[in-house]
Amino acid sequence: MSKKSLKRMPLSWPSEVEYLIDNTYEPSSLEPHPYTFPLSNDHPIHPFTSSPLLPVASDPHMPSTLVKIKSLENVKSLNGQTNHPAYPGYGLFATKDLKEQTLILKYTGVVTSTKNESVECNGKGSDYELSFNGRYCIDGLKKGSEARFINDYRGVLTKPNAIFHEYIDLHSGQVKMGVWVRRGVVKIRKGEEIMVSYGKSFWRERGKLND
Ligand SMILES: C[S@@+](CC[C@H](N)C(=O)[O-])C[C@H]1O[C@@H](n2cnc3c(N)ncnc32)[C@H](O)[C@@H]1O
Repeated sequence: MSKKSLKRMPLSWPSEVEYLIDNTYEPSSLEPHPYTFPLSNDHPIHPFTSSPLLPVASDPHMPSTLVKIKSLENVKSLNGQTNHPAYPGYGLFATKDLKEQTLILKYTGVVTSTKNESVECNGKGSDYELSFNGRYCIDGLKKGSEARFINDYRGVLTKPNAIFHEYIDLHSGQVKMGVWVRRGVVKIRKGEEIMVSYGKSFWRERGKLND
């Protein structure tokens, strides 16, 4: 058996998508130099400060034991009367209680340059793409992690319970995209869906928001 086929993957991982523990840069020359340690003492340890500096954190273990990918069949919308708005499809659910400000997992994917800094990634590429570290897009369509299954909170919760935010990995010095429990959310309970806000522009560009 090849080394590749021995790679550990999360349960319910789709066979057509490559599981990525770390980002791949295309072209590889795009990969920025890592931060070198020690960093200045100002770098915070979570993203919920007014500091413009990226927080520093240890890479979460992957595949993650904190989450599971689950079909949305039998999962209800906010009003409890209709199907989940992303049905048929999948979502990401907590397997344990997750406390406020926890770094849950990494969003990985193929990182490309935006070429034009005024261009936003959302809406220009796939439904699995977001902007990353100022001048990149990170796309989890064909390669990615469990985080690619995170749905938008609209129609399911009154507010998102998680956010995407970059951090500096304490070991490699590389900038990564993290999924964090949102500030003000005391905990995401075991069994709850992990949900972010994709932002209004994501829905507007797909003709699903009119304001
Ligand atoms: C990054 S994917 C999320 C994972 C996706 N549900 C799956 O099974 O692969 C983004 C896509 O999920 C769907 N989606 C996510 N949140 C949604 C919501 N609140 N309402 C409707 N569709 C949603 C939309 O089709 C969106 O383009």
